[in-house]
Amino acid sequence: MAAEGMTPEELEAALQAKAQETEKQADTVRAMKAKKEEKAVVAAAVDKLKELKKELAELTKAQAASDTAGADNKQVFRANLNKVLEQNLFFIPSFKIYGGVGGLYDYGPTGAAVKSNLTEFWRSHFVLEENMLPIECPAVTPHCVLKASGHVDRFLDMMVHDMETKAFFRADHLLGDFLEKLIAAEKDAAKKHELELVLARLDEYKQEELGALIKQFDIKAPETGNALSEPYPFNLMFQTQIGPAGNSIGFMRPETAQGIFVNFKELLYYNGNKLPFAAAQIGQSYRNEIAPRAGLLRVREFTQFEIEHFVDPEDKSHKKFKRVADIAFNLYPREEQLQAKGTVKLSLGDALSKGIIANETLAYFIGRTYLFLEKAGIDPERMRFRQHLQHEMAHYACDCWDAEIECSYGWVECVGLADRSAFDLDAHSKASKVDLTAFKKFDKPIETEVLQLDPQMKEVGKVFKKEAGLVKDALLALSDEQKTTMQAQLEGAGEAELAMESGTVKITPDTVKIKTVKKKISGKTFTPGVIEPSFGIGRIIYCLYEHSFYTRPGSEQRTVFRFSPVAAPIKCTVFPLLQQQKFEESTAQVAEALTRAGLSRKVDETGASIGKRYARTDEIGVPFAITVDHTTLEDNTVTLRERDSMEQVRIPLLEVAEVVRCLCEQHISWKDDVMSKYPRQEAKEE
Ligand SMILES: Nc1ncnc2c1ncn2[C@@H]1O[C@H](COP(=O)(O)OP(=O)(O)OP(=O)(O)O)[C@@H](O)[C@H]1O
Repeated sequence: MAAEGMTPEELEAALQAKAQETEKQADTVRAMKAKKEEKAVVAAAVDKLKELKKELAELTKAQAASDTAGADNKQVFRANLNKVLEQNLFFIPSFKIYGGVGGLYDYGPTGAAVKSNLTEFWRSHFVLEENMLPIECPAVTPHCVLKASGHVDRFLDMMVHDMETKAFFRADHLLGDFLEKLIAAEKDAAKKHELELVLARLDEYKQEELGALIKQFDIKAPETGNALSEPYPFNLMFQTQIGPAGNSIGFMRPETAQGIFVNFKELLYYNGNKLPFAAAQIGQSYRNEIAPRAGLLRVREFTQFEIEHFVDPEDKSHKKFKRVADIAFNLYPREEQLQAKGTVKLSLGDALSKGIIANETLAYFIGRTYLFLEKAGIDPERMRFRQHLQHEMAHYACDCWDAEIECSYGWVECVGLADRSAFDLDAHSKASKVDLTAFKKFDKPIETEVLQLDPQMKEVGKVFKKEAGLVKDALLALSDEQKTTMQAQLEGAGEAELAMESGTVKITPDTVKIKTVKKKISGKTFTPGVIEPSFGIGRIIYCLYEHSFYTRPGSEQRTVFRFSPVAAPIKCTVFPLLQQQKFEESTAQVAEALTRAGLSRKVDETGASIGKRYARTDEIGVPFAITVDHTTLEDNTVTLRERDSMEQVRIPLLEVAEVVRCLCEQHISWKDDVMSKYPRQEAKEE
């Protein structure tokens, strides 16, 4: 600005203009600065967002990796376990030399021993303890029995097949697997929830719904990706013919329970016509599973242990319930499942008083089942009792619970416990026309009002002529409920219908009189209700293998089964330290003493090192081992080793068998009794 020659006024005006301009520029600079700061903030936020996104991506990746690692770990664990099981003949695929048959397995010597131990334990825990009536029925069952029980019409699974290769699949399993994968991959919470709801109803879908869902999700055949057929029903029973004529259809029984129901009349009589009582059956069941998978868990022939406990439907108390009332373990009631909550630890007494379990007898058997599984060696924290949702139960059932055990395949139903009401006996009574009711005598006769029905034979004869006798029989066979209905119809409409074999006839007030009379009655006739615990021992054994299997830390990665002595295939091994004649006599003496004590034992006289021989017995879960060594020859003592702690004590040869017996029967404990009584011996060769 040139100030020379300006008047003071002009100068002031010019200065003001300049000041305004400077102020404007300052505003612009300030605005630019603010914008810059804003930009910096935005840039910082963007960076932060990027960082967060990166973190999120990493977390998602890590989550996916850990899921896969979890799945991989499970598969590695299962592969290791199966290798050890097969190598040690716990099981052998049936007909292996011919390539095997899906869903059929043999128990080898070790597996058969575990099964026989658990069978004996089950027998004493249930059959002896409850004074049950054991029975054994044929597996081949005539059509009429399984028609009456509902199996011919309703023992179905929905099947689909690959349209090209004709490979068969269970429709609900395919849909379930597909949904599980979809849910795992879905990021949108709302969509995920929607899919979870579809999955939760998997058991409910009927043929058409399954077909529609398979189409909706465009599910293809696994491996080939080919189109699938529409779902269609497949009956799981193996059909056969009884006798050479081919006109008598039979089935291999799909459960052992029906044999008990059809013998109810005889069993009740044998039991002095007294209720409650239970009958039990151990036997093979056959189900032609569509696609047996999950190894030993879903097979086509398996052993069931079934109990049918018959009760008065009006009194389902159990006199021994108090003994289990305080036991608390994982229950998964219906409410918790519906609200997607976890299991609750509740005592049976609380579960009963809160109305979660329907009655004492069912609760009693849930408690006894828990004790059985726990004593057999199932980890209580990986066991739960899940109540059936309403839609899972048959319409006649009052309450059902499954004992589920967690293993690498997820939660697996191993025992079903159901209050089946009077359905089975009613169904067989109706079909066989044999009375399958029980009579309960009251302590004192009671006076009650009953409906008395008198056919008016003069009128009946006039109206029904030749049929009169049949009409009279049909009238006299009416139940109390039917009499009440007929009385109401006669009083209301002036006539009622009577169902006869030849058709329906009309009854009028002239042909029959129905009136209420007072009567002294000494008891009541009723169809007993049934509470059924049904065990699949094969599934329990497989879960036990998983819960017992571990790798001992150390360079050699030796595997061990920590079987309880109850389940262990062999209770004790006997080793002479070296393959020398001088050890033979003492070795034989120990072996004989063990046999006399009723203990299964194995003498390992191979020349392998003692460490290798211990490893071999650990691998099949033998809980105790006795070694005969040089000191034995001097002072007649042997070493006794416990499998899991690997601790050893020195013990007189003459005492050792009795000590092992007491340990196996759990009368004494290794830590508290054996280790404190006998001198410890340092383990040298492990
Ligand atoms: N195919 C099978 N292989 C091995 N065990 C089985 C099989 N089917 C049933 N079981 C056993 O028999 C028990 C009682 O049979 P139940 O009819 O209640 O089973 P389920 O409900 O049909 O079993 P799932 O739903 O797993 O097929 C089951 O708890 C299970 O331990």
